[in-house]
Amino acid sequence: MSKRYRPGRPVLVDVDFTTAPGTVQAVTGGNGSGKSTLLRVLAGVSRPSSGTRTGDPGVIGYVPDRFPTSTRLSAEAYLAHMGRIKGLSTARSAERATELLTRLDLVGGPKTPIRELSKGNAQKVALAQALLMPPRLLILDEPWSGLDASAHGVLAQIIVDTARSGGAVVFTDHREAITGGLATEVYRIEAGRLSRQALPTRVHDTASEVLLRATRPQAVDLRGLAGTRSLEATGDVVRVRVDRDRCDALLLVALQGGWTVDGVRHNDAAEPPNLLGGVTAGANGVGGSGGVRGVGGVGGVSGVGSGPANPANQIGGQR
Ligand SMILES: Nc1ncnc2c1ncn2[C@@H]1O[C@H](COP(=O)(O)OP(=O)(O)OP(=O)(O)O)[C@@H](O)[C@H]1O
Repeated sequence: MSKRYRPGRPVLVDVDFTTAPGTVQAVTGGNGSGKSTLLRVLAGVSRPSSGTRTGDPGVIGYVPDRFPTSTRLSAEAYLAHMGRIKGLSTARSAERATELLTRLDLVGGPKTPIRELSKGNAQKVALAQALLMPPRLLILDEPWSGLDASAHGVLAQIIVDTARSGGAVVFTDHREAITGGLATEVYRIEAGRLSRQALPTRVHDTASEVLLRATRPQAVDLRGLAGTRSLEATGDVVRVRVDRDRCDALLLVALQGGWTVDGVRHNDAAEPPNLLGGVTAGANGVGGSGGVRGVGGVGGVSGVGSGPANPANQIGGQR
């Protein structure tokens, strides 16, 4: 499909994109490259200028790049309204809204008009509306924008859980540690064209061991993260074995998700074991090597890389 807003060169040219159950697809590209445009077409809120959008993915949860923050409605009233549109009963909608806003830790209160909420808290309401009904296709346009570290971890968990339960997730983000840590496929838009990024060859036989200690009762569950080989809990300490090239991404998600790092050991033959004690740095303290990427993983998403047997949603066709 192609998309143009005005005469001249289209923003997207001959783009084919297929979502698939169990995958987490990241779309990257510079400012104005067309990421939001692609996501809007996928979500069905914008039509391609040529080509088609086919398939019925079921319930779509969509967090747009610009959430209507100017509304006088409170988070509670807005979510009740969105729940009704999605066919939920008033009671179920209220229950689900409370559950989600509590999980995302909305500060400011559900009764505060959305226009009085901070950017990050308004973003939490945007996420909650997308999750009122468990989505089969979750489309997230720069969803981390404005979120605090704790909500980062919750969102990472939501993405992993959605894919693990057979949903498809598509998101945009600029940070390699995030796309590499969560995405099972990475795409880039450049000059209107979409291309799938080659992932670095994985080093399958090297693993890292990470010792983590929970700092809050509902620390993020790390089992679904790609590259996690095993997870053993002893008291409040968890020992995670993770693919060496996924270690930075795991540390990033863990630190943002309510864990402190007690130690890291890389088992590379080329690199002597290195046990770091008591590392409790913030998220900025890890991810130095960046660009950690890979496909698949133990206990994580399924159906990755084999092509969609059952396309959830597909856009394509010639201009
Ligand atoms: N409704 C619209 N009408 C006209 N032009 C538009 C419209 N929406 C987007 N554009 C233009 O299309 C191009 C792609 O915009 P889009 O928002 O899809 O990019 P993006 O990659 O998401 O950018 P960013 O990273 O800055 O969010 C831009 O040049 C933008 O100005």
